[in-house]
Amino acid sequence: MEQSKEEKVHRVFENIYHKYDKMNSIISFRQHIRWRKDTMKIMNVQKGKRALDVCCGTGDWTIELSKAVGEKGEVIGLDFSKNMLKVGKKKLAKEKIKNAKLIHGNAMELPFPDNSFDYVTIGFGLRNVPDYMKVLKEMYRVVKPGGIVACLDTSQPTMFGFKQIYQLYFRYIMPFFGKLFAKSYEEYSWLQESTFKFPNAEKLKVMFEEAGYSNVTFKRYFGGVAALHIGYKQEEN
Ligand SMILES: C[S@@+](CC[C@H](N)C(=O)[O-])C[C@H]1O[C@@H](n2cnc3c(N)ncnc32)[C@H](O)[C@@H]1O
Repeated sequence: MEQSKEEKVHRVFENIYHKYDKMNSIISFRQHIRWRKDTMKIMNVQKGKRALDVCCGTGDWTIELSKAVGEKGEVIGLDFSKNMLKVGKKKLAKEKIKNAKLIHGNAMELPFPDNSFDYVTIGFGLRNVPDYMKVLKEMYRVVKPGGIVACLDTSQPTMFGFKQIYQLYFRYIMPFFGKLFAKSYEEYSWLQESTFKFPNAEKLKVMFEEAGYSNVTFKRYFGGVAALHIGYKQEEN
């Protein structure tokens, strides 16, 4: 029987958890760290606030958020891979982070009441879920009026020439990295498949608007290899 997208993604992350951080840095040439830093600057996260990091994986963005909200704030990281969470929990303990916790859950049905968080983030997670719109709506539901939702993910490069090089890199070089470093060719070919299927930055902006967000903006990184989308939930009058 054919596996669903959700089952496949779950299996991929349950298998690569121990190499994920290393592979992430190699594949993106450590650019993901710069993109997240820039995103945090744009979000201007305030002390004492509540944040949710959806598809938190091994917790890098959760940790950044926990530092930004300070000890009076609170951060929850949510992921459906127990193995990815296990790595994240070790990192939180190592950094003695007290204001964040990592929980097991599904992005498709966030286990929180409406209007619970000031900030909701999703990093390299949206392209992995079975229904992008459902998750965009779930994040919209749980963010407070006036709150911010930020999505950082791979995107479709727009620069001519660069686009072709990128496709070659993805098709031939990146899976080779996966095989070489993680012995998991199949798992890393998922990254290629999910990236090519993911909507381009303009289309994703429209999807944010259709999910209900206001003032949606996006910023491309590295010739459009990745993009940050930010949307707001309008304050009630
Ligand atoms: C590429 S990793 C990104 C992890 C982290 N946000 C980062 O930036 O490094 C994608 C994560 O999404 C999680 N994920 C995928 N689909 C999910 C779902 N439906 N619900 C919860 N987590 C999911 C995977 O388990 C994995 O940890």
